[in-house]
Amino acid sequence: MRNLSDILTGLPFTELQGAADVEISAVVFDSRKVVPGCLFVAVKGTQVDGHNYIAKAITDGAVAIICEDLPGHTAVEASFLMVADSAVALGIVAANFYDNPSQKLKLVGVTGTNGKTTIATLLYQLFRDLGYKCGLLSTVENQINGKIIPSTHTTPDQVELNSLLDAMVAQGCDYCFMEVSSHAVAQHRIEGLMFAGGIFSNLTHDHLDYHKTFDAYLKAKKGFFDALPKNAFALTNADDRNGSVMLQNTRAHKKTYALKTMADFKAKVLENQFGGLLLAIDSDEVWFKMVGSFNAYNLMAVFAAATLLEQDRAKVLTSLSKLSGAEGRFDYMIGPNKIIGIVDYAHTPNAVQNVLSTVKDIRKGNEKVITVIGCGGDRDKTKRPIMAKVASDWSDKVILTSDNPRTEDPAQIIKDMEAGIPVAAQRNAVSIIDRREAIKTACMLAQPGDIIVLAGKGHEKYQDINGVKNHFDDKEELLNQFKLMA
Ligand SMILES: CC(=O)N[C@H]1[C@@H](OP(=O)(O)OP(=O)(O)OC[C@H]2O[C@@H](n3ccc(=O)[nH]c3=O)[C@H](O)[C@@H]2O)O[C@H](CO)[C@@H](O)[C@@H]1O[C@H](C)C(=O)N[C@@H](C)C(=O)N[C@H](CCC(=O)O)C(=O)O
Ligand SMILES: Nc1ncnc2c1ncn2[C@@H]1O[C@H](COP(=O)(O)OP(=O)(O)OP(=O)(O)O)[C@@H](O)[C@H]1O
Ligand SMILES: N[C@H](CCC[C@H](N)C(=O)O)C(=O)O
Ligand SMILES: [Mg+2]
Repeated sequence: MRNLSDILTGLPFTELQGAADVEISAVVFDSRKVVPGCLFVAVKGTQVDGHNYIAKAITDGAVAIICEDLPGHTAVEASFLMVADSAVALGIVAANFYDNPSQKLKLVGVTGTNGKTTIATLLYQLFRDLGYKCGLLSTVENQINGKIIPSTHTTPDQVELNSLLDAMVAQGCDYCFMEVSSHAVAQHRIEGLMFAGGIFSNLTHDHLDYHKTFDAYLKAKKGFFDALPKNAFALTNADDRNGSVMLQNTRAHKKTYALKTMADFKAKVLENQFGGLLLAIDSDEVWFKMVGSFNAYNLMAVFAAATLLEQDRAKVLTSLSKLSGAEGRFDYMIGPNKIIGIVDYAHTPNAVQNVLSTVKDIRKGNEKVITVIGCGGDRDKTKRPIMAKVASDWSDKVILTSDNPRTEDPAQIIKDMEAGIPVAAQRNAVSIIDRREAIKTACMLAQPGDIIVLAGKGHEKYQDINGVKNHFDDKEELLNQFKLMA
């Protein structure tokens, strides 16, 4: 229980109707989750307006309301607080309700189109290996000192986020590493948090269904850096064309990492093999388990952040060299006849190109690359033909299939993808709606030594069809096929 007046610290409200001296049992922004004595925050969403549920929230027991517009007929059955932006207010009151847990540990956020999960997970694994208690908030899962808490979003909502941070503080965590998605910045899920550092990986095509323009997408990412406090670090990828944009208006300490351009933290890729990467970092030459030069960027982001968090360089490099990152990112397995299977979460044009170019770079000879790929339903449609073209350009054979059609017709999603395959390459492309059949076909087409890449689902253990998450696991499917072929 918290007193309403205590959780209003830092909240710019324009009007209060009713008492501020009210005990609050919980902060809730979904009328379906209202509990007696709660504060209900009415948020305008992409589907509906939370203000429409204020009356229901009060009937179900809400004792205080935060809103942007007062409902017309306010018999004062609850205290009403008027704010300019309810989502911002939600972040502030949620943080206050949990007594600002982000200020009681070192919170580091990672943003960018690709690499967030990899960087956040490596940081979490590294700092645990260095002996710290840590939390992780990521697409794959949330974790507190090794205990897994399933995640539904890359970045949780304001209430869940603060509740998880509070649990981390209660369990003695020194650090929390979290992904900051562009949706989260735009929806103010990170409002009211105190960050010790921010990391930018890269910015390429994704999420234009939500942000509409690349510029709006960029501004959302930049918003995270604009809001960092001045004692935090703002670490950016200097090789990314938008890396410097991120730092333009930040008050935080500006730092850079790179492989090509001048930077505070710089590395050079000496070897790139299935077994890992050999990097030259200043005078050190270190082997890492991570594969692909895109992972050299992720490793440098982690190395730089650990250094900025004042960790011992030698210990960091030793520990980092042993780590293999997040599940479902360049997970590779060897099947019968030395066929190689790679399960990867590449779901943007740039990620698909990175993974496939890495495969081409490190294969031994002229082994064929067979790629199985789909595109998510109810997500950015403009990336579909581009992803298909990139997959086709960088593979010998491409099988277009389903990847979480959600409420869309999977055949139509595949048609959108087919439009991107150049005419000359069409004979090397086939469309198979059923992902299991697609994987089976890839295995049947593979000759000894060939490389099968399953893109887009990575760690996911489901296929989302019409809101039903049916069990499906790329790795499991591939291993089953390998068993049948043996
Ligand atoms: C498009 C999007 O991001 N939507 C998120 C958003 O929902 P919304 O704005 O559509 O909400 P809405 O349904 O319009 O409802 C508006 C308000 O009314 C309330 N409401 C609604 C109905 C009701 O009966 N009663 C009620 O009170 C809702 O609780 C909400 O507060 O706010 C919700 C609460 O925080 C999120 O759960 C929801 O995520 C949806 C499920 C989602 O799929 N989001 C994805 C796209 C996402 O966020 N992805 C990023 C990662 C992207 C990446 O890979 O980089 C992530 O961080 O996970
Ligand atoms: N630094 C990088 N640059 C480009 N591509 C990358 C990079 N790191 C990873 N990738 C590719 O992007 C995929 C997703 O990586 P990861 O899960 O780390 O990214 P993410 O930003 O967390 O994605 P999401 O937005 O879905 O949470 C990987 O499977 C790989 O194909
Ligand atoms: N978290 C991302 C990646 C999803 C990857 C892919 N499996 C899909 O469903 O599109 C998103 O929601 O856009
Ligand atoms: Mg992620």
